Amino acid sequence: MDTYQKPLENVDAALNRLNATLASYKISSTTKSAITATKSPAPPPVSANGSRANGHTHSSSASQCVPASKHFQQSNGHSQSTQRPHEPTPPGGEVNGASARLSDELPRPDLLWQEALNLRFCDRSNQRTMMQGPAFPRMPGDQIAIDRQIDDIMMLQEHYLVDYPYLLPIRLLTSQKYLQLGYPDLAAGEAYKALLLCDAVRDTSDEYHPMAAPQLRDFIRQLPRTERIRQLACDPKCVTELPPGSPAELMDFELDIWVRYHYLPWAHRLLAVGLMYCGCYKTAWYKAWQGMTSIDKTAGDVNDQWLVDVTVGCEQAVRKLWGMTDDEWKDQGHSNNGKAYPDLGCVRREVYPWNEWEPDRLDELPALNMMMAEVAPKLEVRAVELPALTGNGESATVMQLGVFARENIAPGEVVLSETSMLTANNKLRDTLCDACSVDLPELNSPEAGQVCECPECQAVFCSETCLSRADATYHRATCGNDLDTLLRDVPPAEAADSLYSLLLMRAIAMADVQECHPLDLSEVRYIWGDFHNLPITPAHFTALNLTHETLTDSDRFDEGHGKLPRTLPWSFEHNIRLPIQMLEKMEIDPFAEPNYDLWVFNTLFAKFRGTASARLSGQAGSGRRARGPEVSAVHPMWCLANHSCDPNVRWEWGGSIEFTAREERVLWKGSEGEGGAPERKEGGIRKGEEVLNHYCDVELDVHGRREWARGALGGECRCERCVWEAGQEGVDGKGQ
Ligand SMILES: C[S@@+](CC[C@H](N)C(=O)[O-])C[C@H]1O[C@@H](n2cnc3c(N)ncnc32)[C@H](O)[C@@H]1O
Repeated sequence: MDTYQKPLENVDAALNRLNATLASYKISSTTKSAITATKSPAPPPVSANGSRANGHTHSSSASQCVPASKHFQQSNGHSQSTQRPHEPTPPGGEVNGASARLSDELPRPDLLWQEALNLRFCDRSNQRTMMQGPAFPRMPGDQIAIDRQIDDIMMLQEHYLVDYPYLLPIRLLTSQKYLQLGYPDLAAGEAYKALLLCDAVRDTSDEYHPMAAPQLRDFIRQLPRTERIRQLACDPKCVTELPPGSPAELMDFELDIWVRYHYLPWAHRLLAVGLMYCGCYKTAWYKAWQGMTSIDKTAGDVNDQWLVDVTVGCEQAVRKLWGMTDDEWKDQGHSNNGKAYPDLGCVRREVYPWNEWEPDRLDELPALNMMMAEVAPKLEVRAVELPALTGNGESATVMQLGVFARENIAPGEVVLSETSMLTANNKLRDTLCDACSVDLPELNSPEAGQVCECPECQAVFCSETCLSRADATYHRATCGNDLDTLLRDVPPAEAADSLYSLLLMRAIAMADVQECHPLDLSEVRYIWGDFHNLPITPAHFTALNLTHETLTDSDRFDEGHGKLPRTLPWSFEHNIRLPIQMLEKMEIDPFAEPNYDLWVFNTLFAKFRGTASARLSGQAGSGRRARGPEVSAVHPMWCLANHSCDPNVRWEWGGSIEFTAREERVLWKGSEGEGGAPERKEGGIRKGEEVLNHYCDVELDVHGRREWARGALGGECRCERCVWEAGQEGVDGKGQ
């Protein structure tokens, strides 16, 4: 008997069964209701005037169901002009063979859904599998195209990802759109979530399987029947493994094909490319390699050129970074091995066009001053013009906020005293208060009696006050959730990053317990994250083109960020993997809770990086050995004071942070000689004077100070003292 006879009979039988099954589907109405049945909760209720229950003004209303963007002009100068007043019709029903054809006549939400339906990765015609990926549309270089992409992202974020949070193709489409708009970091985040969903769809024991599989099933049912049969018929496994049984089993077999050939490879690509563009070369290299292996295993003997290109692109970038010759590179064993590659990159630091949480701080000065009055009755917040330190020229200035004296303040007077629950410490077994991070008193000291424990998880607090404040503000989200070991006792080189991530973890817990958006926490809301403030214009996007040439030329990786400035340190570990792990440990669903999207975390990190104070956990006087910056906190009023290397306050942080007016100002270097410096100023602060903090050790020389404060200032310090001292040394004092 012909050896192929039996398998062919199997295929015929299988296809007959499949046809019968497909024919039995009642397409439109049942599919719609099936999808609705798996829906997540609707977006937060929005009142007629657009304000949410928490007081935040939202520019669109759920009843209007239109992208919010057309209603507002962003503070970053990006205006969104396109109007598409269509309801996003709930997707449902087979697309009648039209999924390959996008019609501009369709309303945009439907077009978006169509785009998701059209996502294919392999060309599986002629019984052969070829990796090609969806055609990656280039951004046409006009403002309307950019606005449309932004609107699409908002539509996806506000509607589709809320209604179908576990739907793989929607995650992938979102990732693709982020990449096109120059946010490879956000693209990598969505691609990683898509990879998790690929596992969830295929693994019945996965926690998200009961949501991810039905949502994908309903989606696949909307594809044209002919297309579904073609995909099945091309699969070699169809011959041997197509289950004889029920429509449900057949459907799962079909899902597996779509995941293996289309969604999984696309997710690998988007993740690897996104990470490479961000400069996370080690993880990008590893994910590309992992992707190649996985695609080969799941989709047959195929090779993905994009992923190969990513390994080459990473290698090229790192060699350039390290300035190595071919021989040095090989000798040191870096060929085909990304283990030692750098893994910390930088991404755009901005108020995202869809971020509606950033307040107009000048408008809200009265609210800010009410908060200030509680911690510093003699101080007030005002607008102030500061030199722009980002290299835009000597005379450029920016309007920001600063803190000023409302009345005369005597030398030595404590003028601000603020406590915060937004604290972190990165030592696992250290004797610090869990809430305010103060060093706990020695066991046999008189104060030891005030120390208390959480009865559930044994977290330790310096006092009943801290315990009850913790309970009201964050502790319930972390209590007993096995978060203690995360990010603790890390090597010194990772200490700062671990502290920022621990602050993020605390902010998530605070938002969860206080039931508010993390960006609306009072500790966070008014912090300026040193965002770049440049408009997003077509000039940035003409070149993004993902080809072999661009993916392997590290000089062009900037194009992946729309050539906009990148000043926010970023890594896969701290910005994607760990935040998702934290959410899961706090029992917050990382897919279904839009408040905890990865762009929200980037925004929080931007705010923390310029404003968090750090100190040694072994403080002078505590009797403990100091070991490096192990404790960090964000004090929202304290951090509104600007920097000077001739400060008029000193600060100290124990359980609370304090500003004390200096008795004596610092002596400028060189002022003792002839042609001395302007006269040394008196201690204390006069009414109307700005409160000047210091972000670096003011005893250092001008070079040391500038080096130290650069990170917190976003450029070289150009305070009066620095300019004068640099001038004395004949160094350019403009700080550029
Ligand atoms: C901790 S915040 C200070 C408050 C800030 N001005 C605001 O509006 O929120 C630090 C940021 O203020 C700005 N800044 C503070 N001191 C400055 C100085 N001496 N010169 C220029 N910019 C300064 C920088 O943008 C820096 O990143």
